[in-house]
This record gives sequence, C-alpha cells and structure tokens, in this order.
Amino acid sequence: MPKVLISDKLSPAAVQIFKDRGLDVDFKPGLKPAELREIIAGYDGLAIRSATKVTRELLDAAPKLKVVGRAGIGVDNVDVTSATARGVVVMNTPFGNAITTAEHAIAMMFALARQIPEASASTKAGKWEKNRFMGVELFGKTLGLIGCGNIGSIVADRALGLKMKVIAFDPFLSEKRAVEIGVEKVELNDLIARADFLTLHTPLTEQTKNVISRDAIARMKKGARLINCARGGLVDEAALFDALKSGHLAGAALDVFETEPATESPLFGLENVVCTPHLGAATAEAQENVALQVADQMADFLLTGAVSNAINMPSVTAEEAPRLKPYMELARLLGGMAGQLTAAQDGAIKAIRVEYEGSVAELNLRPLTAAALAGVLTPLLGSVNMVNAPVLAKQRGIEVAETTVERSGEYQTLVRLTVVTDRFERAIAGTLVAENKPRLVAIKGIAVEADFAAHMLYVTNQDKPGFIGRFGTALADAGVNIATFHLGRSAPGGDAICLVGLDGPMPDGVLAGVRELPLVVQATALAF
Ligand SMILES: NC(=O)C1=CN([C@@H]2O[C@H](COP(=O)(O)OP(=O)(O)OC[C@H]3O[C@@H](n4cnc5c(N)ncnc54)[C@H](O)[C@@H]3O)[C@@H](O)[C@H]2O)C=CC1
Ligand SMILES: O=C(O)CCC(=O)C(=O)O
Repeated sequence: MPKVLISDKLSPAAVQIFKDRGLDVDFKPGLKPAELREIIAGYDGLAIRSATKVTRELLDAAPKLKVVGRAGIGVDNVDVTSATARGVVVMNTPFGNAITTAEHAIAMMFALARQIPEASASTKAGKWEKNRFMGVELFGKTLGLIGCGNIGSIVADRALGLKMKVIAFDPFLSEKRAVEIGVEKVELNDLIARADFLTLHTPLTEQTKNVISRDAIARMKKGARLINCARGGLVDEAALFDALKSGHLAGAALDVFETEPATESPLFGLENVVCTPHLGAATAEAQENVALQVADQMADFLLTGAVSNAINMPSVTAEEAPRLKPYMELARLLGGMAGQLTAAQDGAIKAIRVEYEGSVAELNLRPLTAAALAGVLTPLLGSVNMVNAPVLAKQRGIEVAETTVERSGEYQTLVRLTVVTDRFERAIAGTLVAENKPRLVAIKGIAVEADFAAHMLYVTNQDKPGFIGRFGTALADAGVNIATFHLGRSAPGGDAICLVGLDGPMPDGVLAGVRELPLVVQATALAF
C-alpha cells in the first residue's frame, strides 16, 4: 500500500482522506530538513504547505517518491526541475485558497486606507487619537493589479463591488477576458503611473522578480499604497522602505517577504506599514479545501494513476485513468522495444513519431505519448518515466510528433511508434486484444503478431530455408526454452523477422552464437 508523509501543518481532514482511501499516512509537521531527509526514503507521496522545502538533496534521498502534493498554489518551495528530472509528479491545488487570499488582499487594502492596525493599537493603549488617523476612501480610486489570474480576478471582482476603477497588467490576460471581468487591460508602466492602490498577484518567476523595483516605486503616484499578498521578492524591500520613509508612498501592506519567516525588517519600524505573517491562505475554509483537495489528488494518483493539477505532467482524470492504463502500457512496451533496438551505431535519435489509429485516437493522448517516450528513452538514459520523458526528449533535441487517424484500418485500435535516427527509421505497431492485453502487430512494416513477454529475442534474418532449424537447435543446445515463437517477412525470400518469447534472460554467450548463425542479420535480447 502506498505510504504518504504530511510534513507541514495541513488540516487533519487530509489525514482522514488518506486513511479512508486506504493509504498509510504519517503526520509529522515541523521536521527539520535533516530529519525529513532521514525518513523520506520510506514514502511514495509527500504532502506539504509552504514550510517544507523540497530540494534536490531531499529528492536524492527519496528513491520511492512518486508525488509531491502542495496544499496551496505557489510551488516555489519545490525544486520542480529536479522533481521532474527524477520523475516525481508535483501537484498543487490552484483554486482552494484563491478566495481567501483575495479577501486578505482586500482586507489589507482597507487596513491601509483606514490605518486600522495602528488605530487599534492606539485605542487599546487608551490614547483615543481621533485626529491622528485620517484615512482615504476606496470609492472611485484606481486599483492596479499586477497579475490577473485566479486571485487577481477575484480581487478585481471585489474591488469593482467597492466601486473602484480596476486596471490590470498581465501578459496572459486577453482583451476578451478583461472585458468579461470588468477590468481595463493596461501596460505595466501605465499601471504603475495610474494606481492609487497597487496589488500584486503573480507567481515569483525570473520575469516577475523585483517587478516593483526602486525605479518602479519612483514612478508610482505620490501617496499611492502598495499591497503584496503574492510573494516576497516581487518588491525591492529596501527601496520600499526609502519611499515610505520619505513619504513618496503613503503605505504598504505586506503578507509576504523576501526572507521568511520574517522576524526582523526595517519595514517593521514604520507606522504606515501593515504586516501579516504569510496569512493569505489562512482561513479554516481555505485550509480545509486545500487539504481535502491535495489528499484526494495524491490518493487518486497513487491508487489509480489519475493526474490532476500537476505542474509537470499532463492531466489524466479519474474516469480516463482506467481506459488509458492499458494503452499507456502498450505505448511503454512499443517504446521500450524501439529504444532497445536503437543501437549506438544507429546514430542519435532525431525524431519520435507516435500515430494513433481507430478508437485510441479519441483518448487523451498526451499521457500516452509521454509513456511511449519514456519507453524509448529508458534503455538509453536509465530512469525515465512519463513525467521526465518529454523534458528529456526536448533537452536532447528530439522532435516529438503525435498524429491521429480516427478511422480504423485493419485493427480497430492501433498505436504506431516510429523512431528516426541519423541513419534509419524503425516503426513498431501494436494493438490491444481481449482483456486489454497489448499485442505487437508489425515491425518495420512487416506483420508479426506477438504477445510481449518479460524476456524476448528479436532476430532479423534472410527468408531462406535452414534458418529456423539451425536457430531452434542453437537455443536447444544451450538449454534455452522457447516459450513463444512468431515469424513475419516482407516477401518470400525477403527480409524476415523472428520474435521469441523466453522464460528468462537470454544468456550473453548464446546470443553471440545466434548472431553467428548463417542467414542471421542481427539479434537483440529484449527485456520489458
Ligand atoms: N499569501 C498567500 O498566502 C498566497 C499567495 N499566493 C500567491 O499568489 C500567486 C497568484 O496566485 P493565482 O492567482 O492563483 O495564480 P494564477 O496562476 O491563477 O495567476 C497568476 C497570474 O500572474 C500572471 N503573470 C505571470 N507572469 C506575469 C508577469 N510577468 N507580469 C504580470 N502578470 C504575470 C499570469 O498570467 C497569471 O494570470 C501565486 O503564485 C502565489 O505566489 C497564492 C495563494 C496564497
Ligand atoms: O500554505 C500557506 O499558508 C501559504 C499559501 C500560499 O502561499 C500559496 O498557496 O501559494
């Protein structure tokens, strides 16, 4: 049974879901990195929030790990590149805490506009400073959103309800969507110059890092206010300090910081700064949502292969998973065969084409192609799976093409995989037969029907009398039992193929002997 570790403070609902789905689960929030590294080898899944850092070192210590589930949105605490390279699926819960985080941004905006935290502290201190706290109305003010995805668009909706004018900069926001959600799409410089309140809702990436730079702050309206409930690192904190101190900006509300936990900062000494300790997602509702969702997604993946909200893998719904599973196996086997037959002397692989004919063409093909690529690349590169195969193919400059033919030909459903190297093209085709069993039906255009076996021998030979007898005798003399035997040829007397299912691995010496037999062109031992 798959085993899952929860290493951050997730709602207990997650533990219950894992248990109800029949998984073994350990709840150990607050482990130090070294403690986590020590135990991670025993787990198939790791469920986290933002405290656990999933580093390359941690992944190196986790040979069984198949999935990291982030109960939340940002995955900047996960080294996704290293996870992908190791074939670990990384999933998040993109919607579960979006409303809560948007509400926090709105709360921060109100807190800034009316100086609520300072006024509260002063009142509780018995000062009754009625004249000290003069606020501003939100009504009629311009709110600038940098990032208008899930959270940004909810913030926009709430701000429109407050009768603010909302402008947004987001390179991926279409004009149509902007109209739908009632925001004016603008360029970044325009937004910076026009916003009375500026709020950030992007992930932290190379492009967004320091988007509110010293220069950007200088171009903000005098008296503008900044809200950051997205990620520290989007704002130059030193420049922000200077602008608040000089009075260029009237206030800033920060939920996130360059370094977290943020236990000290010059910003904490300024009275026009409102701070919360990364509380954007901290409501009972959001935490319940993300915990339930991440546990369900991880359990689905570990138990059925269904993939939702993965950052580094195509989605497979729970309904699709059982239908796709036998095809994934077929694609993996065809790829595995092609990969094993692609010898070093064939030259580098330039392209891999996967054609889907008949009923398979109606399915979600990206996971099937990923499985085929994993099959091809595993014999060549070692540990490759559906997660890292597309990335590895791309890194090696292998062009991957996927085509479909909805009409079925000789077979009601068929997958044909072609590997193109510097020197040749080799196509291998297969189908599913009764009980979804994968069956090979053609190699290099030569019809040869064979079931896959864990160990096989593939021989190409000239189609002339004498081959079968000598071949059978060579195996018999070496004590190698033939479990299944399949033949195919291009034309009488032409190129022929012989595929043999074996009960165990082909001994090297016997393989060398087969290669020496008259009429044999080449022989390769295959293992699946
Ligand atoms: N404070 C907290 O507790 C929480 C913070 N977050 C943060 O909020 C961020 C946004 O979350 P969602 O709205 O759900 O993500 P999302 O992916 O739905 O939206 C992000 C938007 O940013 C846009 N974007 C990307 N690069 C950009 C750029 N260079 N300039 C302008 N826009 C750009 C994208 O096109 C996208 O529309 C997350 O990445 C996370 O870092 C999320 C949840 C809780
Ligand atoms: O888990 C948390 O409290 C942080 C949430 C967050 O930052 C996110 O979902 O991106």
